[in-house]
Formats: sequence, structure tokens, C-alpha cells
Amino acid sequence: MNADILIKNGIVLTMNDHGAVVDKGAVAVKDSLIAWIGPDDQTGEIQAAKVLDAEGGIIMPGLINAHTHASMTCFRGLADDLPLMTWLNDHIFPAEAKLTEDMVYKGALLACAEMILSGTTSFCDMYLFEGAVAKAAHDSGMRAVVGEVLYDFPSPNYGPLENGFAYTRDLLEEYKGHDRVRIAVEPHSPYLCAPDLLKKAREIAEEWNAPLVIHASESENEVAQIKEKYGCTPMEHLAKIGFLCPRLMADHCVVLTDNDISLLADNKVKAVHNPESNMKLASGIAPVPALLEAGVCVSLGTDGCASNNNLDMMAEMNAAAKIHKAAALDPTVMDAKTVLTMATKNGASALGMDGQCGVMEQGKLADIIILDVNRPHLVPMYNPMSHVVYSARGGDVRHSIIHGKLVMEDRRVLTIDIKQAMAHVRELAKTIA
Ligand SMILES: CSC[C@H]1O[C@@H](n2cnc3c(O)ncnc32)[C@H](O)[C@@H]1O
Ligand SMILES: [Zn+2]
Repeated sequence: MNADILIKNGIVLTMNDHGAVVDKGAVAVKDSLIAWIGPDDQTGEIQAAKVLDAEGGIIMPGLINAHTHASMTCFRGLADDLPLMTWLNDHIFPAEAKLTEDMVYKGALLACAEMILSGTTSFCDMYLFEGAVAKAAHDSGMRAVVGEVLYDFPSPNYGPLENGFAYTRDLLEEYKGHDRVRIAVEPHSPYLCAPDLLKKAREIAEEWNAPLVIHASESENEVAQIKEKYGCTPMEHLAKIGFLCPRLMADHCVVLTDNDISLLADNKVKAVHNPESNMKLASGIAPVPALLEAGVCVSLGTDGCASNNNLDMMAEMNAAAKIHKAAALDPTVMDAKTVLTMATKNGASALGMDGQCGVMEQGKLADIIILDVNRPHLVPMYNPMSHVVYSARGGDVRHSIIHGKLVMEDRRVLTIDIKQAMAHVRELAKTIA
């Protein structure tokens, strides 16, 4: 067999339905796909242009950051230690009023560098000037689902809402058929979007078969606002107007009633858990074990860099695995396999790519990361899955392949000039501060 890349001498964590692990394994990549997975001693017939020696490391699906605002790297550390609504209304929205397309591109490119360096291969983004995020994803080689934020007040990008729908449609047209970048329809939240906006957003998503994304039930404050306005919880409100559906990614889902959980399950909504942002903004702890128990597909995201303050999905997995144990006083909840599934297979489902990536099997998209385990904090290794969630760090990711292309080799990102990306955002920070 001819391959483009052959990864040898590693432990393959497939994350497939059987939980298959190939202890002394190898993986061949051809074009954008995984062409073969098998024992390392059976690669004799494979000719590859590039051979990577995993040196006993972990070969696994790339991580999927199912909710972020990539360009908020520009605001990292700008407004810490505040509750959600003060943070948003008094600090972040005023700073975002001065955003330009150039800032959004530079912030997003830096975010792509940070994500690649910490093992993320796909992300779902919501922001302003989202065409610039789409371009950053395209240029960096990352896979992304991106959408322009829609809300009732005038946007610093498109002005009045009608233009927001037009901007979204233009992006949908421009990226039709792109092999890595997909456009979503993304109203901000039930508290910033009137029912008419939400209904129209849903219609456009249906028309284009596009993912739909919203922040929902993030804080007690939001729930109180929606109850006062509509007399029900945010999820009940979204259900009443016909917004809950399988293409919907509901970000945060922190403050939920039992009925809200049933609504999410019955409508096959994809919930996205953002534990570090929820902790930092003191929004609360999402009832993830109950959501999983009810059969809801829960994925994992970092949220933006102003509420986390990093884009490291390894750290996010670690937090997700621990916070629910403490909340439930039960160390058995959210075991390593569950959390790793959220960051891989479930992430793919959330992004509308169920069965295409997020697992390693022949014929799936080749979005693969290789972790170096020859590091003091990773020795010894009894259980690779536990190692990824509880011991590894973003900095342990050594190589990254996205859509069959090597985007990081030996921690050198091949698609981005990182020094320049950092310099650009440092310059921008002077104008922001
Ligand atoms: C303009 S795109 C998205 C919009 O949302 C803001 N944002 C970032 N994080 C959160 C969050 O956790 N809840 C609500 N809104 C958030 C971001 O700053 C942008 O304005
Ligand atoms: Zn968010």
C-alpha cells in the first residue's frame, strides 16, 4: 500500500464503539483519510512519503473544541474575577465594540496556533467578523464550524440584524463545499435574541443543512431574565418556539431543571459543556452526569480566552473529569473514557460530523494527534486513557495531522508563523488596553 504518512510504534486509542486500543500499533494516512490501522509489526508492505515514529506515545483522534470564541485571545486576561453579566456588559461588549476584521483574523490565527499546540484539530466558533475566523481556520489547516453571532442590537460588524442574516448567507455561499470549514447559524442567546430572530435562524439552518449554535441556560441571572420575560425556563422557551432540534448545539447548559434535561434529550439537542469558563465566571456546575444519563450527547469546549483563559482541551478534560466528582461526592462519575469521548466522538457529533471524525478507524477523516509519553509526569503508564485525561498536558502533543496533512511536527506548527502571530496580538493589545 502507498500512503502519505505512516505513524509507527505507538499505542492507538481508537475511541471507537468497541473501545479498541492497539498496544503496539501503527496508522497509515492517505489523502484526507485513515487508510489503515494495525499492529506495528505488519507495516512491511506500506510505502509512505513520511514516517513518524511515535516512540511508544499515544496515537489518538484530535480533540474537538465544541465551543469557543477564538479571537478572544485578544482579550485574554483583560477582565478577570467577575460574574458573567458584569464581565460581558461592562468589559467585553465595550471592548468588542471596537473590533475590526483584522483584529479578529489575528486573534483567531493565534488561537489556531494555541489549539494545534495543545491537540485540538477541530473547533466550533461564534464571533463577529466570522469571515476572518473562517479564513484563519482555512489558513492554519484546522477544521472548523464557524458562525457570525446574531443578536437584536446593532453589531459592530454588520450593523442591523437583517444584515447579519445576509452576512451569514454570504458565508454559507462562500464556504459551500469547503473540505474543512463549515458555516453555522449562531444566535447569541435567548436573552439577546427575540423569538423572531431565533425562528429565522432555525429556518436558515434548515434551508442550508447547517449547524445551529446558541448559548443557553448559562447562569441563574439568565434564567431569571427569561422567566420574567416569558414565564418559563430558557429551554422551555426555546422548545415552545420550535428551536430545539438535533442540529442545535446548546452551549453551557448549566442551570437546568429535570424538565429542561428531558427537553434536550427528547429533541436530541447537543449540549456543550464548558467547565473552566463556568467555574471562572462562577456560573455554576452543569448537570453533566444527569444529561448523559438522560441520553444527551454532551461535548466539551473551552469557551473564549477571556473566560478560561486558555484554549487547552487537555486542561478542559482534566477539569471536566474532576469537577463533577467533587460536586457529586462520587469519584466514579465522569470517568476518563466518558470525558475523552466527550472531547472526541461527541464533539464530532455536535459539529454535525458524526462518524466522520472523532474516532480512529479506516475510512474516517485523518484528524490525529500523537502524544509524547517520554516525559517525567507521564511515567509510568498503566492506562493510556487515564493518562490523557488525568496526567497529560497540552504541551505533550508532539505531532498533529488534520485532514491528512501534517500541521505540527515535533511541536513545530507548520502552517502558522507563531512569532508573527504573537507579535500581531501583542501590538493589538496596546490599542485594546
Ligand atoms: C460576538 S460573538 C459571541 C459573543 O459572546 C460573548 N461571550 C463570550 N463568552 C460568553 C459566554 O460565556 N456567555 C455569553 N456570551 C459570551 C463574546 O464576548 C461575544 O460578544
Ligand atoms: Zn461562549
